[in-house]
Order: sequence, then C-alpha cells, then structure tokens
Amino acid sequence: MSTNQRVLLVVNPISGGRDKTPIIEQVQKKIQETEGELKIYKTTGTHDKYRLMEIVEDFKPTRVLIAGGDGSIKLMAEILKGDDIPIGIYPAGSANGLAENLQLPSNIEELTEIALGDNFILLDTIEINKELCLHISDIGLNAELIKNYQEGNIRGKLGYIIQSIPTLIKSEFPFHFKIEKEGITLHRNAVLLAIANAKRYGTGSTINPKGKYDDGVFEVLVFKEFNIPEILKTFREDVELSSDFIEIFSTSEVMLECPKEIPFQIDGEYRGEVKKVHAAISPIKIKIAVPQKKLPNKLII
Ligand SMILES: Nc1ncnc2c1ncn2[C@@H]1O[C@H](COP(=O)(O)OP(=O)(O)OP(=O)(O)O)[C@@H](O)[C@H]1O
Repeated sequence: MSTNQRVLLVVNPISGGRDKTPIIEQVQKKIQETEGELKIYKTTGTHDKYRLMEIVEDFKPTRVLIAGGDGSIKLMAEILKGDDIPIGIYPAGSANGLAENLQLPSNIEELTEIALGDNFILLDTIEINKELCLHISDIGLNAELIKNYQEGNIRGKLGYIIQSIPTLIKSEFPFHFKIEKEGITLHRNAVLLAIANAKRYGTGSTINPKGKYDDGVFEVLVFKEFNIPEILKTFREDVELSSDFIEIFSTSEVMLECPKEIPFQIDGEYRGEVKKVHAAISPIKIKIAVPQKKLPNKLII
C-alpha cells in the first residue's frame, strides 16, 4: 500500500440500508497511518455528479474509494471517465453485483487493504443509450422489479423479495423483441433481455457463465420463459442452462427494439420505459483495485 495518497471517499448513506460509520472510521485510521490526505463526500441523491466533478477537479485524488452500491460506482466511473485514478470498492449496496464479480471479501479491514492496494484490473464498460454500464442492464421483468423496489420504502434484499410477487402478477410479459447485431436481425418473445459484461447478477445468480470483464465484447441474454427450476439452477456454480430458458450471444454492439415501451434498468438503477436500447462497447476502461490472489479473469456477477 502506497503512502501519501490523496483519497476521496464517496459514501452513499442510504444504500443497502446499512450504517457506513465503521467503513469511514477504518479509512480515516488507515489514511492517518499512511500519512495520506482524506476527503469524505456523502451523497445526497441530487446534484452529486456536479459536486463530485468539482471535488475531483479541486482535490485531485490519487485514489477514489466508494462505500455504496453499483449506482454509486457507476456515478464515479462516469466522472473519472477512464482517467488513471484507481477505484476501491466497499460493497455497501443492496445487491452489489460488481463486487460479487470481483470476489471482494466482506471484512472491512481486508477491503481497506485491497481498496488502497496496488493490484488492479481494467474493466470493460458498455455505452447503453448514451449512458455508461459497468456490469448489467436489462429491459423487461427485472427492470420492472427494480422500478417497484425503488418506489417502495424497504431497502436491501428484503425490499426486492417483497416486490417480487406483485411484480410477477402485474407484469405483461412475455414481450416481443427485435434484436439487430452484426447485420443479423432476430425476433424473440422473452421475459427480459439482459446486456451483461459479467457472469452473475448481484443476487448470486449465474446467468452468463462465459462472461469475461475484459474481452472487448458483452453478452446479450434472451430469457425466453419464466422457469423456476432453471432460475434455481443459476444459483449453482457450473450451470448448464436449457436453451428453451436462455439464449446467449456475444457481440460488441446491439440494437434492441420492442413494439411497446417497457421498463429498462442500468446497473440496478431504473431508467424509465423505453422502446429502443442501443448498446456498444465503450472505449472507457475503469481501473479497479482487486484482491491480489484469486484474481478473476472472468467476472462472476
Ligand atoms: N442521501 C441520499 N438520499 C437518497 N438517495 C440517495 C442518496 N445518496 C444517493 N442516493 C441515490 O442512491 C442511488 C445509488 O444507490 P447505490 O447504487 O449506491 O446503492 P443501492 O444498492 O442502489 O442501494 P439501495 O438499493 O439500498 O438503495 C442513486 O439513485 C442515488 O441518487
């Protein structure tokens, strides 16, 4: 771990319904020990991007630490835009899909060693409808669940569980999709379409067994049916999913179209109802501090 670092710690106080004080205290202690300089920014949910851009400009951090969920990591990634400033992650959201993929531990002291350490990966990013996506975006049933969760009052995994049954009852799936990639047009009926840069959802579901975070392509996942036995299979490591349940193809660019507007999400943040989704690998790569051993060369979302 280097000394004299200029560290910006970005804390989302509401993410995952958890108290972030132990994280803040641990970072303060470590920065003091290593004679660094620390600036703490607590997000408010409004104008954070603008304020953080100003802080990055003035404070010129050499490291950015984030205590929050994927939405907070994405916010910082959009501000840093592939600058060489490494990001250290304290998974403190409700699902933490990206951290799941990077195999980060849960212990705060270990996380601090990693977050301030010198072992990095360069994560591919995907530009989806002009927005940066770090690991997963989807259109259809899962985005509808995220919308209902964000409108509800209960944070964390329990919030998702509570919203799952009403979402299933009210949803109008299957949806019809036109998929255009590399000069080929496909038509599919599906419960949802996902664009994934990694293996698993933050829930631990392995939906994209062949996903790699740095291969310059992403996968389009067509979930053809709502099949509970197949969904349960995705919670096991070596999954062999039925082709009646899921169809997967890799590409660097895709256009998805649906005849009616349906819910859409990027990295766990609901983005409204859309009819078109355009996704392409972005030139921006994000430098992320990861554990030294067991360095994954595959994202296991
Ligand atoms: N102080 C705050 N009050 C309300 N919303 C906030 C605040 N700070 C950030 N947000 C919102 O939190 C979202 C990002 O959440 P993040 O990804 O960090 O965690 P999360 O896993 O989504 O957390 P949770 O699901 O528990 O809300 C953004 O929509 C952002 O606007």
